[in-house]
Amino acid sequence: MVNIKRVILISGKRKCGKDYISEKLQKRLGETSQIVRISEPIKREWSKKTNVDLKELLSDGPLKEEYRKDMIKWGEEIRQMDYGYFCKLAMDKAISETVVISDIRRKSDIKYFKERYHDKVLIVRITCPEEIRIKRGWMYRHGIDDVESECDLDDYEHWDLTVENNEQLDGDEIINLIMNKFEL
Ligand SMILES: Nc1ncnc2c1ncn2[C@@H]1O[C@H](COP(=O)(O)OP(=O)(O)OP(=O)(O)O)[C@@H](O)[C@H]1O
Repeated sequence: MVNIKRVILISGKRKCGKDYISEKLQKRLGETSQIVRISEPIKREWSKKTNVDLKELLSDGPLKEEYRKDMIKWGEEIRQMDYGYFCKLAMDKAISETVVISDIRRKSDIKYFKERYHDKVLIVRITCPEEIRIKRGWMYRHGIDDVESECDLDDYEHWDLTVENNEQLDGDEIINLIMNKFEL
């Protein structure tokens, strides 16, 4: 069994750069680290249930957006029975000392990781002004941007670090901030 030493949770609004920062961070941390996505088992199980091609759901293509609403709704139903269901499934793939979770969306996700990994957990919020998110392809969508999956962490206050990904600092400088803060 792998000895997980750190679990870095990455949170932020759509198109703030969660994937971008997670991937850069993982590259900097090297081969003792990996990215885990909570959305992966959600998509995998939903694809099994609906026969929608998993590859399409995992890519950044139009189908991802088309099905997002239905998938969110279905995921909520499962989570109401077991809030850690998808976090636990996602962590089945964790085989590295440092695990970066690139898509934390709910207080219940944080609760799961804190209960399971205690002080190994570091929580990062990425912020970004709307104009820049729009430039990166974001458009407000009713049923996506105004529901729990997108808003539950808006009033969370216990971030270990908040970084602004607003084109002032480049990606590498943001990674420096994270590495320094957590002494990685
Ligand atoms: N600092 C940055 N420099 C250059 N490009 C960036 C930066 N941050 C984000 N991007 C680009 O902006 C786009 C959106 O970023 P990304 O996919 O990481 O957002 P996200 O928060 O994971 O979005 P979603 O919640 O929709 O999955 C991507 O094309 C990404 O490469």
